[in-house]
Amino acid sequence: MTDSASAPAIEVARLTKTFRGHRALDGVSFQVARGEMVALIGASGSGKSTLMRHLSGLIASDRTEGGEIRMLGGSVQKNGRIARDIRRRRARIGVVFQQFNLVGRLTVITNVLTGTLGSLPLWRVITGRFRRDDRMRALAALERVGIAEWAHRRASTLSGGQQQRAAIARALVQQAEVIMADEPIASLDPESARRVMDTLARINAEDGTTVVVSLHQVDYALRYCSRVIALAKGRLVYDGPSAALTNDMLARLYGTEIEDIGLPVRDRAAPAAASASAGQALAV
Ligand SMILES: Nc1ncnc2c1ncn2[C@@H]1O[C@H](COP(=O)(O)OP(=O)(O)OP(=O)(O)O)[C@@H](O)[C@H]1O
Repeated sequence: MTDSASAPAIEVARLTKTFRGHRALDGVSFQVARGEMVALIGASGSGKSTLMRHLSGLIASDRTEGGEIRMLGGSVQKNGRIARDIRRRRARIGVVFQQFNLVGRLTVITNVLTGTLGSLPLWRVITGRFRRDDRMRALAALERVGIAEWAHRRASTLSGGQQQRAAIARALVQQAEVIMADEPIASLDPESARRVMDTLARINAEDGTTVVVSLHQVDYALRYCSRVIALAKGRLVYDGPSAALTNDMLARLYGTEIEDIGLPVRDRAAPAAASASAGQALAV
């Protein structure tokens, strides 16, 4: 694997994870170039969240020889061991994960300012005494995601979609080079979902930030991400242009869940774009 400033944003090799005898990830390998916006899709239980948690170094894989994750040229984990300097790597990665999103009793702006944690003394964060220019940066980030007027509200008073956008603002303040969003639009109404996805897409396009987003709703994956990685039972079964995914492929991928996933309305066997080059074959 590459170890330089020009390294891919994400390199995953032969990642396997077993929970009490159950294979949640099975030999998953792929790379994401800097500046890409990639959707991770798959049926419920296919391993999307497990993969996202591995990518951010929250859990270690099985101790399989050759199993490795690198981010921005540095190791996140290798052969089942999290890298010792994982904190340094995490400082460059923004996470929009339900379980870490916001501290409800703190104001939105304080939550966003925790994005500067890596560069600020802890006492400033604990006492809430942030520098004026940090506050201005946080406000600018909130402005950018469209929720500046909520800056001084308690985070718990925000709607689900606004909370996701506040988490994205935190990643902006953090100057994250990679944003990982795990099901950021699950349980949002269509308008809020669209706003969250628009925000991620804009940051990707304007700043060149790499975005990996796991999505249950396939129509959003196809609309916002030119590349899709699909998992089925812990295996990578498709990696290629979203435009080349046919509804038949999606039906095989989702089985009986097909009614719930927001299948795009198009000819069942036809690809979304006639010119699309085929990705890796769907081996479900
Ligand atoms: N901590 C854990 N302990 C035991 N099994 C787990 C654990 N985390 C995940 N699993 C199992 O691993 C498999 C993959 O789960 P995961 O949550 O990654 O799927 P997912 O694709 O994100 O599903 P969903 O779309 O429903 O969130 C499932 O069978 C799940 O039950």
